[in-house]
Amino acid sequence: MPGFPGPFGRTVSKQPDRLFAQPLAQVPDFAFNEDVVRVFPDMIKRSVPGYPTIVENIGVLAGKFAQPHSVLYDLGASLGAVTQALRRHVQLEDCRVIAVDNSAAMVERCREYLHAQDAMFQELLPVEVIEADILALPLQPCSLVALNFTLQFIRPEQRLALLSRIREALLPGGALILSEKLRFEDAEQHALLGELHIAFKRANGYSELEIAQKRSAIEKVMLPDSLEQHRERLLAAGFSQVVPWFQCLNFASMIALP
Ligand SMILES: C[S@@+](CC[C@H](N)C(=O)[O-])C[C@H]1O[C@@H](n2cnc3c(N)ncnc32)[C@H](O)[C@@H]1O
Ligand SMILES: O=C(O)C(=O)C[C@]1(C(=O)O)C=C[C@@H](O)C=C1
Repeated sequence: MPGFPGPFGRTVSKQPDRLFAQPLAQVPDFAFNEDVVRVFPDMIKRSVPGYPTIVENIGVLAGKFAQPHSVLYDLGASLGAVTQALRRHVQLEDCRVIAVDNSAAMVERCREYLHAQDAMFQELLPVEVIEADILALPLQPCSLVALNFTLQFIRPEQRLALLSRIREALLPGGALILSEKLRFEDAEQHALLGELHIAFKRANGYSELEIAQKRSAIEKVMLPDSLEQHRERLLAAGFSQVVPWFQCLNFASMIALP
């Protein structure tokens, strides 16, 4: 389905997310397949509190950390929302964006959206979209890395090695921007923010059935950590400082400095 020009010149699919609206005999594990790709812009906006603010401001933050003659990575790029924000905010000599995702369906549609952005604006940073597993991809020296709601889909035992490789690839003065759904170590706080997240989904038009079926689809494939776990792991990976810059309910984003 062709897209239409969205806010900030972004081209987005208009299809509403009704993937979990009908009762399913068995709810399959969530995967970034063709069906999800078709509704993804609607799904992520209605499911992640603060998502549009986070995406746009990653572009703003990149304005501080991005350096000429370097690469900016968007790892787990999906449809390239972060890549598009980077290209709206960063104009530097000999700088380029590399967007990576291991879902063929995402990569195909991401390339279409970025071509549409190229057709609408001049002098955007060059971009390359790679279909690859970020756990296996060698990283070039880079000044900015975005992991926007991607790390939570990586198996927990593989997270430290990935962050260590990112830390090694980052140039002095660069940064990793890490956005994640959070778990809370205090049980009451965890329950409260979980309930409020459900209220957010309800307010965005999801039914109780949709909320319940989506939850059982993602519970084995998306495993959130607490802010404390993120901080400790980032320090163990060699980052010197972790600065949370955004939180809305149980979703947060941090800047990790090399
Ligand atoms: C929640 S989405 C990310 C959203 C996106 N960053 C944005 O801001 O719109 C997670 C993405 O990570 C990708 N992904 C998960 N594991 C991956 C891996 N090992 N290598 C590359 N991409 C991966 C998925 O295919 C999916 O597109
Ligand atoms: O926590 C949830 O219920 C979500 O739907 C979150 C989340 C995410 O954080 O990536 C999960 C899968 C979809 O990609 C969109 C949103």
